[in-house]
Amino acid sequence: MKQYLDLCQRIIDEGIWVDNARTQKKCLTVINADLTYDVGMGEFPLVTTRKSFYKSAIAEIIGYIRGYDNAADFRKIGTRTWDANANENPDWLKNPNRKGEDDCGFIYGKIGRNFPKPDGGSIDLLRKIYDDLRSGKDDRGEIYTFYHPGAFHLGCLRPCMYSHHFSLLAGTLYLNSTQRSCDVPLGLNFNMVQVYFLLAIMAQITGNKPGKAFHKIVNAHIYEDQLDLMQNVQLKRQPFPPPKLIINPDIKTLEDLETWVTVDDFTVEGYMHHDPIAYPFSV
Ligand SMILES: Nc1nc(=O)c2c([nH]1)NC[C@@H]1CN(c3ccc(C(=O)N[C@@H](CCC(=O)O)C(=O)O)cc3)CN21
Ligand SMILES: O=c1ccn([C@H]2C[C@H](O)[C@@H](COP(=O)(O)O)O2)c(=O)[nH]1
Repeated sequence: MKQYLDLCQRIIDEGIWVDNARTQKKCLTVINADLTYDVGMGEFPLVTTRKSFYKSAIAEIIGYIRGYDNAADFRKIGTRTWDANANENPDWLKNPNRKGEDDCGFIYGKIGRNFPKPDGGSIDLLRKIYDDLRSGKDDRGEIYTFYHPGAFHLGCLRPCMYSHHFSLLAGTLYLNSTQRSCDVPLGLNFNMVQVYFLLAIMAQITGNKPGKAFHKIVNAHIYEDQLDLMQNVQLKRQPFPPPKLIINPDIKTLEDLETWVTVDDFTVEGYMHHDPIAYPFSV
């Protein structure tokens, strides 16, 4: 939590205003931030200076694990985070590749689980990583990536947190996640939960101990219409002690995650938080 608040304060102290053509808003921006979560020690990075809807963040990453490409599927598992990008983004609405209401196109897990090969066919990157890690193997290329510049025109948004690189060292699993662009008040609130979650759940289903997750952010920004709430409301509050994430121990395989698991298999204990803050969302 301190790392998060320090980044918010750093953007306010050192940020530079940058015009963003896509959203037609200005963003106060810094380059490069490194956050670390000790998953083995159970340091769950949930924001306490406002109420965080962590179940929505977990639903979203379960959707990326399942390879979803439709906002209706994301809604069914408990998050509305893709509604606006699927149905209100003007460029996407006029894109001939959009297959109708709620279609997000070739995004995130849809790419990662069907990564196109230049010579035809596709690779399920997550399945390969899972099989390797389960058999104790790390080939120094255990990368779940969603980044495919040749396919950007097929989706509503380029992936923001675009790469998750797993490493296995003496039975302990590590994760390096990279994010190219970060909406710190809204997106990061979820992305921190997702990085922690991904390491914790992959360790559990591959039979390894979780170690640390390293979260690299390149462009970290606060939109102009979020700044006042961040500066004068959220940053004026004192954080509470961190809560714990409890994962249903019956989740044992990738197939479990793909089939019966719901957000209710994940509970947070001891979550003390301040009131919610409704930050504006930019499509
Ligand atoms: N501008 C922007 N920021 C983002 O963080 C973002 C995008 N676009 N587009 C793709 C996804 C969608 N994400 C989202 C979308 C909505 C919320 C949001 O509205 N969060 C609210 C309430 C969540 C709820 O009730 O479930 C929040 O207060 O955190 C968060 C992340 C993250 N990503
Ligand atoms: O997981 C996510 C997804 C998206 N974001 C934010 C970062 C930016 O504010 C927008 C995406 O806009 P681009 O113009 O494609 O950079 O969404 C996030 O923080 N986390």
